[in-house]
Amino acid sequence: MPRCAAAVFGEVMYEIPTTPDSLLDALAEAALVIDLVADRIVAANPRARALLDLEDSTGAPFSPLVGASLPGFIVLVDEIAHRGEAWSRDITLASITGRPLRVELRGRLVANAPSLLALTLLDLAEMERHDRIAQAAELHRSGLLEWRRAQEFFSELERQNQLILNAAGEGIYGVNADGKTTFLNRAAQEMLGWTAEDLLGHDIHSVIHHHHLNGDIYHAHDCPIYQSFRFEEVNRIEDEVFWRKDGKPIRVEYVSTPIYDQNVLAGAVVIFRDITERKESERKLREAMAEVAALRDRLEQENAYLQEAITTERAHHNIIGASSAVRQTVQRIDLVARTDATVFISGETGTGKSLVATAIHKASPRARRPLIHFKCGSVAPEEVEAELWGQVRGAPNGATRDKPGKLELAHSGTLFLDDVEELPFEIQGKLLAALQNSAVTRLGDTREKPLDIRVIASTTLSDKQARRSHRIREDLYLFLNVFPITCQPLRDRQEDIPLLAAHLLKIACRRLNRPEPVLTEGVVQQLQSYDWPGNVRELHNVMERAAIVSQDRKLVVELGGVGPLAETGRSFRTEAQMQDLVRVNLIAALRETRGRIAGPSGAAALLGVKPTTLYSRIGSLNIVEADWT
Ligand SMILES: Nc1ncnc2c1ncn2[C@@H]1O[C@H](COP(=O)(O)OP(=O)(O)OP(=O)(O)O)[C@@H](O)[C@H]1O
Repeated sequence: MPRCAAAVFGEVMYEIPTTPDSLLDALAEAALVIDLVADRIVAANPRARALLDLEDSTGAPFSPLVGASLPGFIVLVDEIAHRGEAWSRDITLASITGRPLRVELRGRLVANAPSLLALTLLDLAEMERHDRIAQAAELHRSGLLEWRRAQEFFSELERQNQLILNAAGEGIYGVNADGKTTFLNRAAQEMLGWTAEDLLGHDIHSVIHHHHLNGDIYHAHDCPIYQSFRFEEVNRIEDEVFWRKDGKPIRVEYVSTPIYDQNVLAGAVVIFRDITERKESERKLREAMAEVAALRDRLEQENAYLQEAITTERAHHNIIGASSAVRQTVQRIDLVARTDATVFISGETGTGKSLVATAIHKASPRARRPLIHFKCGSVAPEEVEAELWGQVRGAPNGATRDKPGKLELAHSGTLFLDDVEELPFEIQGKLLAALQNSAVTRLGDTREKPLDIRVIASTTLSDKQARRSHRIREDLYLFLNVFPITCQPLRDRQEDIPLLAAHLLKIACRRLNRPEPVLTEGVVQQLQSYDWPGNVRELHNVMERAAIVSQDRKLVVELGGVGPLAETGRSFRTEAQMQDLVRVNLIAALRETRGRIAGPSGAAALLGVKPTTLYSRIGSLNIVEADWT
């Protein structure tokens, strides 16, 4: 034992009490008892022996184990002696084999044996290792918690994504880079009839996309969805088919978009929509349109045929008709127009006499001069003279101003004496004189004016009636009847009806600003089988009404007045249509009376209203003479 240790431990030998090893052995820490005086280890439990590399528990000197830390150990022993117990981590021990040991020494003097010191040794290196393990275990535990939280977060995210995908109205499915289905939303399952179990993990192309609609095989390498995840393309397809589980195709439009996992192409997502219904509606619409187009073509061809016929037939003078009567009339117009011969036109009312007179004038060398149309029955008998000869202010008829008469106005032009039989008899004689003398003197004047007039006269009387009724003076009749032309009533020239109907419909539509309905053969037959009177004006009225009531270019003809509404497809007429009908009806009455309103044969009497009412209606409906002539 070195001296210093001896000084500490002393030279006195003590009786060493027997330490029950079992007690020491029971301790969890390394423990030993040393004799300070003898500088010997008197007992050591297995942990201490292992730590200090002691083979035996007793007898080994202790001071070599303290080595250079002896001063520290002495301080510790002093403190133990003073306080009864003390501890230190500043003393470095070494094992018997020289292994340095960082320990915590805790010491207590053994009761009744002051040289015996009980020491426990805490291996600090071992303790730190335990701490590290404990810390690692702690870290591990908290890492696990973190991981669990992250897992919950992601599964919630996944759940929400699933909800969104399932709520989408479009079918959505994903494929990986091998073309295997990775997910499938609810809409996709409903549209395809395939469940997620059927498709997940399977090659979806071979299940739902294997054939084209025409039965041709659809190779995967041609499929735009494959191209999306092979060549990183977004592909939009408007019309393909996916095959349902029940074997039926559904027409789809879809978009396939490549998807990436950490920048690596991982597959594609396909969003598709079932367009079967839309395609079916489109197909039906196309068929309907084709049918309508075919129908329209047919009607237009019919119409074109009729129009063509009209253009050919109306080559002359706006006089429409293909009948031999009309052709003959036109021929006679051509014959006489370029001469100055007096023309006498006869025919029932509304058979086209005025039309013929106009045609003759327009085709004559006088065409650039006026055609003076005098309706002989439109003026009161006492006013006829002034109307024809004119007057000067202060004339016996009480004229307040100078006014030229129709004869004077027709100078170098044509005078059309319409319904000449309506002229008062004595006027007829005076007129004949004026025409024969080719001179006119106004009422109240003395100056005679020369007349250069081409005369055309018309009558509703037949030749026989004209001769027998004595409504036209014979000398006048002979004077006028140089070149007779007879206009046939419509009932005697049924074959003119289609052309006339088309012509009058066109005019009515233009005037009423209505789209021109198509005149079909059916309507033409309907018109031809109607029992027409002679007057073309009735056909005129029918076509004008047709222009009003026809819808969508479908011609609806009401024969014999206002006909049934059923043909219009409606049970009522609109206010505007009613207004138009009132207007057309009024014009028809005016046409019938040739503009006369009052009196027993006036339009007011025909319509059963007061003349004053009719005047105000004519004003409010903006009806002018051109409407009924
Ligand atoms: N062949 C025809 N072609 C075209 N329109 C015709 C034909 N015949 C008659 N019309 C039409 O019928 C209507 C009556 O014709 P117009 O006034 O010439 O007959 P009118 O015999 O002079 O009648 P009124 O004796 O009552 O004076 C007019 O709108 C006219 O355009």
